[in-house]
Amino acid sequence: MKVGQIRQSLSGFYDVYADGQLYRTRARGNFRKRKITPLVGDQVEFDSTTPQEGYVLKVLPRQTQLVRPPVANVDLAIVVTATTPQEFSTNLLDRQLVALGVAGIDAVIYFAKTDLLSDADYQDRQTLAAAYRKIGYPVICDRTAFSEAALTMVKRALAGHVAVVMGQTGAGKSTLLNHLEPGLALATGEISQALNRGKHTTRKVSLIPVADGLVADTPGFSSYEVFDIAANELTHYFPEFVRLSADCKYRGCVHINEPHCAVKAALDAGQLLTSRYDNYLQFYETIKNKKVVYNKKK
Ligand SMILES: Nc1nc2c(ncn2[C@@H]2O[C@H](COP(=O)(O)OP(=O)(O)OP(=O)(O)O)[C@@H](O)[C@H]2O)c(=O)[nH]1
Ligand SMILES: [Zn+2]
Repeated sequence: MKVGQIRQSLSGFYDVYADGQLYRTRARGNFRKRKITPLVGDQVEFDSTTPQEGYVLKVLPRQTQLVRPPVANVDLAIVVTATTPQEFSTNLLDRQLVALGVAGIDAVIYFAKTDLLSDADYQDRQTLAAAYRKIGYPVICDRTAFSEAALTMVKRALAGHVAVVMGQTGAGKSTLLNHLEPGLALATGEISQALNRGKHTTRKVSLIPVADGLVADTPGFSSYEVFDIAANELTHYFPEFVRLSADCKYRGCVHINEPHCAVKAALDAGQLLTSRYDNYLQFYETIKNKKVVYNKKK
């Protein structure tokens, strides 16, 4: 019996990486009956007679589990954010950060297409980058796209992690992956196409070694997915609110209508990003409305 990690899954075959090589395996017969589906990223116990033939015997406990892409044990996401005025949206960025927080996955923000910005817009993005760093999110923002410094930062962030790349269509995900790992030669625009194709077919999913980490070759869950939390939990996923909320008068303060709210005080004093608070309010309403619709149906 060996222990390894599933690095690729394709039509019922699992390629397991152990002691420096890949072993092609299949799931043991009783997995289907027991409704166990091994996922890329899983640590597994397996048996193999040759590198071409073996069986997964047991899936070891998972740290995290994503549906899109179907990968286990992801602990980091590179949030590729296009910074051009036409594409840039703090709303989308914050939504992705909340979704990652809910999934228990750390985020690193990568500002893409900075080379296309005017000096004024670049200044603005840099100011925002500094504000997000202050909140606690690492941000990679370099005037020169794919500069060695920027790529080195991404590689450092990846070291020792299982990561997904996320971001809207055309944000620059494949382009970044290609710069990180030139051998990949992903066609630009390929990633989202693959996502659409993936809806009804079993698609190949792989973890690609990049620098000293692993990156899924399929992008992370859509940021349009609704948060699976109650509205009053949303505040937990805004780290800067969490730090302040100890000073809110009411325990369980959601920082909207409550008096003596430390978050609103900080906002009024200009200590928080207005966009973060506005996005918080919008997400809060979205979650509330979702609940209303859900209850009506019942
Ligand atoms: N100037 C500039 N162009 C970029 C940059 N990053 C990506 N692009 C271009 O933006 C377009 C979209 O990039 P992709 O890497 O395909 O974006 P993606 O996020 O993988 O897109 P989907 O696969 O559709 O989800 C391509 O034409 C890239 O060449 C950048 O940093 N600077
Ligand atoms: Zn409050």
